[in-house]
Amino acid sequence: MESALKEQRGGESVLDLSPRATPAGGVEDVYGEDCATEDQLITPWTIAVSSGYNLLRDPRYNKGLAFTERERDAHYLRGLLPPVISTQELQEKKIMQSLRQYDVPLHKYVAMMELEERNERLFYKLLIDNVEELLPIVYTPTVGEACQKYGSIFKRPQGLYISLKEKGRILEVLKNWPERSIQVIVVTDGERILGLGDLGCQGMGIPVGKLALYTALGGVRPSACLPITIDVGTNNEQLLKDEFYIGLRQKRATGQEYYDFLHEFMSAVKQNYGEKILVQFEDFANHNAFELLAKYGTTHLVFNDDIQGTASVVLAGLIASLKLLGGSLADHTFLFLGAGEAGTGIAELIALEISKKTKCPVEETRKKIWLVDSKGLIVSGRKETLQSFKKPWAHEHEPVNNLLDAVKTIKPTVLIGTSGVGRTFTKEVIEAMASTNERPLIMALSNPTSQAECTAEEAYTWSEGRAVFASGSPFPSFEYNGKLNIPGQANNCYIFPGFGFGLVMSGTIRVHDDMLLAASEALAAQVTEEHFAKGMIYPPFADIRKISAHIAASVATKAYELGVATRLPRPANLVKYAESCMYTPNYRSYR
Ligand SMILES: NC(=O)C1=CN([C@@H]2O[C@H](COP(=O)(O)OP(=O)(O)OC[C@H]3O[C@@H](n4cnc5c(N)ncnc54)[C@H](OP(=O)(O)O)[C@@H]3O)[C@@H](O)[C@H]2O)C=CC1
Ligand SMILES: CC(=O)C(=O)O
Ligand SMILES: [Mg+2]
Repeated sequence: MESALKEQRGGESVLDLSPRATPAGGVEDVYGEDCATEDQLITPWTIAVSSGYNLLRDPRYNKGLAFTERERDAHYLRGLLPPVISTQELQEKKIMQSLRQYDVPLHKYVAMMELEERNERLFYKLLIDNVEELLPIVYTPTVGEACQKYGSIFKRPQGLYISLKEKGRILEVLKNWPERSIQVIVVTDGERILGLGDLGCQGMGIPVGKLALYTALGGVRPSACLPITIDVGTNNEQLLKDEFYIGLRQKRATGQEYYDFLHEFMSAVKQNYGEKILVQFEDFANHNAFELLAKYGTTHLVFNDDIQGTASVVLAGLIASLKLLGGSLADHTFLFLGAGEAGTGIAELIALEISKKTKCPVEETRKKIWLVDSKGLIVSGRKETLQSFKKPWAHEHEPVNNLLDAVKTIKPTVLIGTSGVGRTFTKEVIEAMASTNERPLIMALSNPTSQAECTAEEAYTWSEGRAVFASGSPFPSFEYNGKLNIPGQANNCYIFPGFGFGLVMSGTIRVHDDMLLAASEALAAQVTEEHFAKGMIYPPFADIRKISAHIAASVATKAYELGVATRLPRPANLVKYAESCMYTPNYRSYR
C-alpha cells in the first residue's frame, strides 16, 4: 500500500503525485475533471466570486459590520449594511455579552451554532479567545443535551448524513459535500453518544462539535473538516416514536449488513480523499468500535477517540500526577469502573507505558490494573464469557461483585470511572480510597456531567481534601478547609486536536501506539510547578493552542521516526512548523 504512495529513490522517499487508476475503479483526481475518460462520471464544479447579498450570507467570507468602506464598494455591499464599521474585536465583545445573558446553556449552544452558520471566522475567534467559557457549550456537557434534542433544535443540516438509503452510492454522496480538500473526518453511527446511549442520527452533534474543536483547539482549517453521521437505524424506542426524529425510522442494522455498509463507507472515503485522510471514529458502541479499529487500522489512517484519545489523555494525567502522588507508574495499582472502550483502552496504554519504561512484558504490567464491569470485578473465573477486549484483564482472583468491595480488596491508588453511569463513586467508595492513600487519584471520566461517577465537590469533601481529582466534563473549583482545589478535565479534547493535526501536517498514513504515548508525554510536559501547587494534573485550556502545537510536533516526530510520515523534507523545528500551519480566525482583507 505504502509503495503505491512512495517511491524509494536513492534512499529518500519521494511522493509520486501523478494521477492513477484506483483499485476500486475511477481515477485518483477524485472529482475527475482533469483525467476522467469519456465514459466516467464527473462532478460539474464551478467556482464563483461571492459578492453583494450572497457575500453576507456566505459564512466563510461574511464579516458583517466589519466590512470596510472600500470592501463595501468593491463587493456591492453599499446599502446592504448599516453605516457603522465595526472591528472583529468589537463584534466579539458584543456577542460574548449577549451569550452571557442566556441562563440556559442550550440557548447558548443554539446561538453559537447560528453564529457558525452566519460568520465562521467570528465563531472561531470567540471559541479560541474564550475557550474555557465556551468549551462546555459547544462540547460536553451541553452538546449531549443538544444531541438529545437535535430533532427539535435542528434548523439547517450540518455535516453529511449517510443512511442505509444511500447503500451502493456512498461515493456519490461524498461528492455532494461542497469542500474538496478534506483532511479530517469525524464519523459516528450514534450508538453510544457520550454516556447517553443510542441517539441514532441525532448523534450528529458530536462530529460537528469535535470538528469545531479540531479547528479551534488544533488549528485544522474548517474547510478541511467533514462531520459524518452514518445512519443504520436506532434501537432507541423513544426516538423511533418521536414525530420530530430526523433519522431512519428502523431498528439498527447489525452483522454483515452493518459491516458491509461500513466497508463501503471506508472504501469510498479512501477513494475520494486518498491515503492521508484521517478518519476519527467517535461514539460507536464497543461491539463495533474495537473491530472497526482493528480492521481499518492497517489499511487506513484511522483513530478511535474513545479508545485511543481517551487513553492518551488519561495517561498524560497519570504521568503528571506522579509529582503529587509520588513513585513511578509501575508502583501504582489501578482500578476501573467500566471495562468498555474507554476503560480497556486506557488500561492497555498504561500497561504499554509501564512495559516500555520497565522493560517488563505487557502481560506482566497488566497485572497491576483491574477492571470492574456491570457484573463485578473481571477475574479469571469469568474468562469464558468475557468479550475479547476484556479477556487480557481477567486476572486470578476470587469473584467480587461490587465496586466498594473491589476497592477494599484491590486497594488501588488510582480509581478511574469509565462506566457511563453517574454517582457510582459513592461516599463509601471515596472514603475507602482515602483510607489507604494519602493522596488518592480519582478520575470520574463519564460524560456528560449527569453521568460523572462523582462530582469534584464530593471527591474533595469525602477524602477530606486529599484527593487529586479530574473529570470528563468540567466541574468548578472547590474550596475545602481554606484550600482551593482546581479539578482537571481529563477529556480527550486535550489530545485529539493536536494529535490529528500532527498526523495531517506530517502527511502520516498510519496511527501507531507510540504516537499516543508521545502525545501523552507532550501533554504531561505542559504541566508546571505552579499548576501542581493548585492540585492540577492538566495544564489550563487557555493554553490549548500552544499545547496542541507541542502534541502535534511530538506525534509528527514519532511518525517520521517510524517512517510513516510522507511530508518531506521533515521540517527542522516541528513545534514552530505546527504553529505556522495553524488556522487563525482573524478576518482577511478582500481585494
Ligand atoms: N473523558 C473522556 O474523554 C471520555 C469519556 N468517556 C465516557 O466514558 C463512558 C463510557 O464510555 P465507553 O467506555 O465508550 O462505553 P462502553 O459502553 O464501551 O463501556 C461501558 C462500561 O461500563 C460498564 N458499566 C455500565 N454500567 C455499569 C455499572 N452500573 N457498574 C459497573 N460497570 C458498568 C459496562 O459494563 P458491561 O461491559 O458489563 O456492559 C462497560 O464495561 C461514557 O460516559 C463516555 O462519555 C468516553 C470517552 C472519552
Ligand atoms: C469525550 C468523549 O469522547 C466521550 O465522552 O465520548
Ligand atoms: Mg466520544
